Amino acid sequence: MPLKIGITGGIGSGKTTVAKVFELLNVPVYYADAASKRLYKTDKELMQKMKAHFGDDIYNEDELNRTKLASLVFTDPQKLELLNSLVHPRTIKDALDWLQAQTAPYVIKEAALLFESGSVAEMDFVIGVYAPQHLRIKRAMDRDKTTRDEVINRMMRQIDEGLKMKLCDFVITNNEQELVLPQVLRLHEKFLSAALEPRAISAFPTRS
Ligand SMILES: CC(C)(COP(=O)(O)OP(=O)(O)OC[C@H]1O[C@@H](n2cnc3c(N)ncnc32)[C@H](O)[C@@H]1O)[C@@H](O)C(=O)NCCC(=O)NCCS
Ligand SMILES: Nc1ncnc2c1ncn2[C@@H]1O[C@H](COP(=O)(O)OP(=O)(O)OP(=O)(O)O)[C@@H](O)[C@H]1O
Repeated sequence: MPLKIGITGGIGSGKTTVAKVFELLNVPVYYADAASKRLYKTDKELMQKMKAHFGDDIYNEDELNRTKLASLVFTDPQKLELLNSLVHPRTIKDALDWLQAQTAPYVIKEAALLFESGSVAEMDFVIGVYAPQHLRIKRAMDRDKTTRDEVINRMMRQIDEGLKMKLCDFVITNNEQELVLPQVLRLHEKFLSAALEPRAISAFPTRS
């Protein structure tokens, strides 16, 4: 089994951007967001549970109405908890199936809610991607063509960023001042040597 590395960070921190740099180095990456999007369409049991809890019209044909679901769950913590309880176990299992099939020295799982969903338990090490809040809000607003309030609303459903970074073994700063590539390359070397020579792990920081 390869070494399993999680990448996490709050909305707009740049997790996907950083994970894509690792992919350029031939590291296989599992994207939890993309997986959940696929599973909503392909997992009949999940689809049926979604319709049972959120109404048949949460789908148009086999297409999930994401805007409608977002407006339901991000205004009602109980509905969000329900959605998470339906989707997260499914993506965690899907990620484990994917992991079993990997043969690279180390692999990455990128997920916004790695800690919140409990999926951190499957990881050997976790990288946090850090960006200051004003940048995260701006990036998410630009990318999703959404409002500041909507971004902040999602932010409030995630673990506080400072705490999240403290829980991580490594932090990549993506603040548009420090270069990301050298930070990724340093970690890539570390993970490769740890995967090939497990004793190298003793030089890693311990998670707080
Ligand atoms: C509610 C949904 C359909 C809204 O879709 P939408 O296209 O608007 O957003 P998208 O999925 O691209 O998410 C954008 C960002 O919102 C944040 N976010 C998404 N889901 C959640 C959640 N359950 N709790 C907190 N933040 C979330 C993340 O930072 C994420 O990267 C979708 O977010 C969803 O299915 N969420 C539940 C699955 C999940 O937890 N995904 C995120 C990590 S795996
Ligand atoms: N260093 C950077 N400089 C400029 N733009 C950036 C940088 N990092 C990320 N972005 C942009 O910010 C937006 C958010 O980045 P990305 O999608 O990687 O974040 P994320 O952490 O995966 O977010 P989410 O949790 O919302 O899915 C994207 O449009 C991305 O292109």
